[in-house]
Amino acid sequence: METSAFSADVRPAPWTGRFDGDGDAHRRWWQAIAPHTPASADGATRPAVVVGFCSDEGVRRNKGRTGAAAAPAAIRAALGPLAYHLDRSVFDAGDVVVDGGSLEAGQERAGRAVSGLLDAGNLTVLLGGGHETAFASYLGVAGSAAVRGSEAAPGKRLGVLNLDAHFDLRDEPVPSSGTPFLQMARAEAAAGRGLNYAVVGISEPNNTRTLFDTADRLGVKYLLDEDCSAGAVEEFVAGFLADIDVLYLTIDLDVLPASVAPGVSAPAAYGVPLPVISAVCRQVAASGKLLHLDVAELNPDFDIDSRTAKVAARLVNTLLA
Ligand SMILES: N=CN[C@@H](CCC(=O)O)C(=O)O
Ligand SMILES: [Mn+2]
Ligand SMILES: [Mn+2]
Repeated sequence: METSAFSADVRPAPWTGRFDGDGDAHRRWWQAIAPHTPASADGATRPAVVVGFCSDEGVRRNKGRTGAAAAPAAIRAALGPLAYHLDRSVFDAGDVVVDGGSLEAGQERAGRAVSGLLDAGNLTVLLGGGHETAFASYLGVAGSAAVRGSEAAPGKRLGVLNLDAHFDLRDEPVPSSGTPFLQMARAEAAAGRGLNYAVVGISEPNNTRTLFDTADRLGVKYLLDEDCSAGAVEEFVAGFLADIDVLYLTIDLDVLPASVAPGVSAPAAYGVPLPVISAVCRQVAASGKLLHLDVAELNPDFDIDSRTAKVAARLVNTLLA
């Protein structure tokens, strides 16, 4: 197994949470999670490895409200006290830290870390960060043997499913939190492939005609927020999953109503209800196709009672169960 590509800028910090006792019956996330080492392994179920992507440079470039660089620590703090009912091991590999204008270099570092962890047989979880996190995720996924292919096996068909009020298909001179999926489409085209991209929760008034036209030109599949009944979303996701081998799931927390997820750069006036988003997570987990996931756009500066961080933690917990 290839593990040499792995690296993070900051080693994992200790996790904390309520202590009810030792042993399985009392276990919470903070007691179950261990620092990742190249030898970290699990006999049965694929282990999960958490990596933080401390970046809000993309949000700044996209004229948003900065603060998402502190989100990985906030999500870990919300995960730590949760009761641990998972059948898999989870490891923390630390953070990739973006400072100032080095967004692109940070995305490449995080991408190399994710590729190495995927090639070592892990399910990877990248905690953003603004939605520029998604391009780091893509670099990791597209660079993994599963998608790239190898002498032994052809590359698998990749699907990118985004839960988001926005397309993030902006055509800008510099990469930002508003551009990652157009960057992916261009990278896939350069590799002779098309980007298989779907979005659940698009807010019509928050995406211009240009963005809808770009989505149509690229063949993007999407559901508007007002059309996100539980049944419609389940059918949409099932159809998307049927035509792919492996899935990269990205959750932009502004897909949720502002009352549920106030701690984001661009809170949603409408939003997709949490039970519907949670059901997507269960559907994706049950599919067995989930290769990699990320959670983006949490801004702890605007959160209320850690509401948004707790929702992010709960969705990660659901996806790994
Ligand atoms: N990741 C960012 N997405 C949105 C932000 C919209 C806003 O700030 O209102 C976008 O660029 O479209
Ligand atoms: Mn968004
Ligand atoms: Mn987004």
